[in-house]
Amino acid sequence: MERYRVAKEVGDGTFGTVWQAINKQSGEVVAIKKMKIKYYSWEECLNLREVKSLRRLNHPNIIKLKEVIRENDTLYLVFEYMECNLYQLMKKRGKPFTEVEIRNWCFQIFQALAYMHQRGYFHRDLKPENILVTKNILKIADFGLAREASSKPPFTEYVSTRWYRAPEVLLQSSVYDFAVDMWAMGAIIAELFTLCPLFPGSSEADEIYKICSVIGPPNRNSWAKGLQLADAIKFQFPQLASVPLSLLIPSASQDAVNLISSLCSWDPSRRPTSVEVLQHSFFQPCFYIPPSPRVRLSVGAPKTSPSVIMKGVLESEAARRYSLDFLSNARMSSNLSFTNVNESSRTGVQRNIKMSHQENKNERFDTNDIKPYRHQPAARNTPGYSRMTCNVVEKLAHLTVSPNRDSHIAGKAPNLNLRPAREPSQLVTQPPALKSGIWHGRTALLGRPNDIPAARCYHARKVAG
Ligand SMILES: Nc1ncnc2c1ncn2[C@@H]1O[C@H](COP(=O)(O)OP(=O)(O)OP(=O)(O)O)[C@@H](O)[C@H]1O
Repeated sequence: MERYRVAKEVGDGTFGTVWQAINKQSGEVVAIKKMKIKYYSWEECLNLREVKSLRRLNHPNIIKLKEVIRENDTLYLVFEYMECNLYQLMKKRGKPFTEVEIRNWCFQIFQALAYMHQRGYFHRDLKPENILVTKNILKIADFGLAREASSKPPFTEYVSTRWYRAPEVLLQSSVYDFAVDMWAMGAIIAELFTLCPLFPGSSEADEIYKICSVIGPPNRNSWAKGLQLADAIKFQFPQLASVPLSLLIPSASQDAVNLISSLCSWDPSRRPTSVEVLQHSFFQPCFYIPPSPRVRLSVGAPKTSPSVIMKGVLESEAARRYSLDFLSNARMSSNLSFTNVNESSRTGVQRNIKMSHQENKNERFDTNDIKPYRHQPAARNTPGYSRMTCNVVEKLAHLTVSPNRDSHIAGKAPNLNLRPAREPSQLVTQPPALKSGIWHGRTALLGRPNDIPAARCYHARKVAG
């Protein structure tokens, strides 16, 4: 760790404190996550979900893990540095984002999701705080809950931050899959438009209440399995009328509303996959250029990472075709390098660390927890903003409906009704085994220090559990 000079704290999560630091030798700016619990062996470190998954994932829109350092039983994860997270971006925003911005950002995230889902990983904790931003480049971070789809259910842990938690997880299904990430993305896209969380539940039961108040309760047709899950825990869905998403998100186009609506389908099997989403008409203006083999395999960092350009640049129908072949064909590069250093002396008593990530997310399902709405609409960026009181349903009363917008009379957009086969693909290249104290990731794929602006002040928000 003496190779780094710590500059300032940029984040404090459940599992680690994140610092901006500078590599004394190269001048490179990095983010160092100091884990809050002790690690008494390398095995424990390498078994961490965050380490295991990130060592295998190499995508321009997934945060790069550069090094793993264990010193005096403290574990440090060294990442490429990003300017801020999506929540901070929304919070400081004075006016709504444009649909073009939202489209561009979400396209990047769905590309990353398509990449990882195809490789058999799902994130399970997507939320604005876990999407990092530098300039117009977005990267998914915090793989602490990431799971390999090939790992065996039942998944008994509570996962993900409540406001973005999929109904099947809320209803304690022991089996779930990539579709939990798609639900979270529906909620995140809506929030990008309104700057307010779509389902800001104050407990798990209240979370379902909030969902019902937007999309209405499920029925035998829309999600028979959900009724069974609810029965099993003796939960009754509140019988609330749905509200057309186009009313809740008046600034969104019908394409955007349709996409959000399909992502926020009760039934996980009716949510589109990330690959299908990339082909949704909302993303029609986007053009995907797969990274060239040279960029993917070489040590040179692409100067502008996301491979998205807008339609104006390449207008032709042929050019608009998505190059998604890479999803099935790409082979991860394994240009990982390893440095032999002496492992720090083992100190302290050996103990078992359960990485169930449960500590803060172990809430009980209690219908008494349902909180009646308080009518206190507030934009995310207003002073004294509290996300608990900021809700698009509450804001409905304040909507000015434009008579010109089709979406206002369209009612609830139909679901895409896509029923994808969610076959996790084989994991590709195994990273080489760790030899000793420090693991170096793909260092050369990082941006130059000059490209990295100073971190913004971190404003934590806890809605887990
Ligand atoms: N690579 C990075 N560059 C800049 N800031 C970062 C980076 N990684 C994390 N952060 C900041 O630190 C915060 C916490 O990081 P992270 O989510 O990885 O920690 P955590 O302990 O796993 O959090 P959680 O409570 O969500 O599980 C992020 O929301 C982000 O603001």
